[in-house]
Amino acid sequence: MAVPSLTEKSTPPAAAAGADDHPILDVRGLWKIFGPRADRVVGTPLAELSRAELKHRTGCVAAVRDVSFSVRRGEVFVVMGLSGSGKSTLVRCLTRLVEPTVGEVRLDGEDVLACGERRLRELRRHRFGMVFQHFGLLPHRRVLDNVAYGLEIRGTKKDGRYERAREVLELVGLAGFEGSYPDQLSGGMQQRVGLARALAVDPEVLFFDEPFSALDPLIRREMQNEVIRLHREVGKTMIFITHDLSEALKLGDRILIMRDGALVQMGTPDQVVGAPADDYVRDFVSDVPRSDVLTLSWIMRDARPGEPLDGPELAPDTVIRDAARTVLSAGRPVKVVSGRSLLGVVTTAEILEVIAGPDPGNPDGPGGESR
Ligand SMILES: Nc1ncnc2c1ncn2[C@@H]1O[C@H](COP(=O)(O)OP(=O)(O)OP(=O)(O)O)[C@@H](O)[C@H]1O
Repeated sequence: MAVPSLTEKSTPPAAAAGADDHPILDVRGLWKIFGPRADRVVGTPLAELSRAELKHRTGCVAAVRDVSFSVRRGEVFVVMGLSGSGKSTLVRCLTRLVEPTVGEVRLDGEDVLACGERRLRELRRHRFGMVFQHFGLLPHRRVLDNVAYGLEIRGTKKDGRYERAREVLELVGLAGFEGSYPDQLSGGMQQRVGLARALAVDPEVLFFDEPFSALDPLIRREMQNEVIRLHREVGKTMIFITHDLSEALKLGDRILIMRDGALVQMGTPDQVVGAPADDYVRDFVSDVPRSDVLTLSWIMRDARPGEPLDGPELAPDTVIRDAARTVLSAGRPVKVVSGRSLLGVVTTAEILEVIAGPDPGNPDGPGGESR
């Protein structure tokens, strides 16, 4: 599988360490059970049963099982898993498009599950934006009106909403198409309209539910790059559902992987690829070229006595593929430095172990499974 270079991805300052102190979204112990007497499962021994067993015994489906996580302001947070793993249900619970059975969801500290209908509507109109797979555009309205729609239901006056709609259409590369109707546009362009519509209301959190899975691969890649560019420009918090690992690795600052409703692993792309939590995740990432995702921090080692330390310097978050040329041509250890501190060194041997696989004489090396 071709995994795009991650070096082009933006890392917003807000996603830096410490931003977790005030997450924009904080989710604790979230459950969603569908079926008869769904509210009588959590807190009883039934909650310990596997999904299949619970279904067999009670007819209930545990779509989301005890999931907790925080989303940092400004980060792209990806929820990934196979079909039926609970991604959509989990994300819909955050905006209460689906009512959670048990748990806590806080937006900027506000208890979302305690909100009344009116407050909830306000949150959805002002603070959340959504982009869906099936664009959800209004067919009888022009592109401009589709984009302005969210502002219209908010009560923004015509001039104001058209001005804003033109601004975001320009941002997504659709200036000149204001007067077109959705069916006059290609799938990729329609999804750009969907993006523009979501951005028009200047939401704090943008939700994407498999937005590009109906698009053909080339257009899909173009739209992924578009999301990266928009994220760089507008810096919004984005929560992105996908079942496509390469999309998750390309877009995500962090990835939450689900299986059978439960959280299996949450981490940065290099953590997921470098240290899969179990066989399910290992299987997912088995085709990913490690050198495209792992950084020097995964393969650097301590300098040995007598090794020359006058080689080039690289940062620990340099992706191995991007570092390879420098390391292979240096002729001496490359120093991995952060500020003025020497964190370790990398030589040709470490690079080759990742690219060519572990040295049979040293299976515990950096390219080995046991890492
Ligand atoms: N309204 C519902 N009533 C009953 N079961 C449901 C309902 N919605 C979802 N489920 C079940 O909950 C589980 C999780 O579904 P969900 O759609 O969240 O998964 P997903 O990972 O988003 O899958 P996909 O990628 O196919 O959309 C599935 O077993 C699904 O059949």
